[in-house]
Amino acid sequence: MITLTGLTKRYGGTTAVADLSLTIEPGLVTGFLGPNGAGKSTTMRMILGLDEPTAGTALVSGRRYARFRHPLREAGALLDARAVHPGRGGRNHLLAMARSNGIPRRRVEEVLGMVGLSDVAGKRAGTYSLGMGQRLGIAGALLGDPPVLMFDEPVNGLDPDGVRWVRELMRSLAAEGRTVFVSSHLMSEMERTADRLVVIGKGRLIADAPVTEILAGSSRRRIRVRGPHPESLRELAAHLAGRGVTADEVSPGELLLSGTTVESAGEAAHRLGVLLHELSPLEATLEQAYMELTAGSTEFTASTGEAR
Ligand SMILES: Nc1ncnc2c1ncn2[C@@H]1O[C@H](COP(=O)(O)OP(=O)(O)OP(=O)(O)O)[C@@H](O)[C@H]1O
Repeated sequence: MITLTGLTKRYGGTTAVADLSLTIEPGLVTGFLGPNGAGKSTTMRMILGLDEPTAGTALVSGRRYARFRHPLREAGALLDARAVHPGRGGRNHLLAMARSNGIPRRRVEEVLGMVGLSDVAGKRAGTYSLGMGQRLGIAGALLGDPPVLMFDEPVNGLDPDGVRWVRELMRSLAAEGRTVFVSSHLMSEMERTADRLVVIGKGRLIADAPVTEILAGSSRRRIRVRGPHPESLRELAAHLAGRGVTADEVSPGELLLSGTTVESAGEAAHRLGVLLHELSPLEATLEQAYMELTAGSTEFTASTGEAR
């Protein structure tokens, strides 16, 4: 379990993390989301004792991480896959980590096998591809067989097979009862991997809830409407727009509605005598729910050149 209480970090005038209080439970994959600069990495660094909080505490299994005699056996983390000496082989890198934490040598071979690096473990880490570097970082996190695991953007640079492998690994670590805390910018991946989500923006907590609840809370549930007569569908769209519904004609004969229900759209079509071939609710995506939650919290917004 990871427990944050009033966790705050300021760098000069910048507040990177502001009064964050939450518990990350064992047995679940908890996704950690937020726009660039939201404070995710800073939070993870404070949990691992790599950054001192300005105020508040971050505890791993009830204690400060830095106080553990064998920290890798308490929590493993992939923070920056490039933080490996480029001249050192993957195996030697892990052996050095293992030695300082009283972890037996055979565990190094075990984790190399788990991440699929056994064959290249003798090669210098500087020659590894981005994906291999990520796998080595994951091996390091798993080394101490810890109850708590944190991964900062673990699928960065992985191919589709690698992405699936990471997803299955996260799921199985959680199924073993471990605490799995993982940040990512890939919403579709998070939707498939995480049970719960913690969303932050500008260092502040925006949401801490099960994925299903966050999806259900999305107001942008959309409805697809199709019919054989594009002209009459346009009449329906104009009618609905007059009632505050967003109606986009995505192609002739097909509308996407939001801000209404299938019942009221169906009744409106009936009243106007518009023939429909389809009237179906679309599943809300995490991407949409996330965009709604974080609107106004992005530190960097690209200018589109349009008047706002
Ligand atoms: N060492 C530092 N000195 C000064 N400011 C910092 C430092 N580290 C982080 N910050 C600032 O703190 C804020 C949070 O940064 P952080 O890297 O934690 O965000 P993030 O959510 O991990 O972002 P990303 O998704 O881009 O990785 C940013 O405004 C960043 O510029």
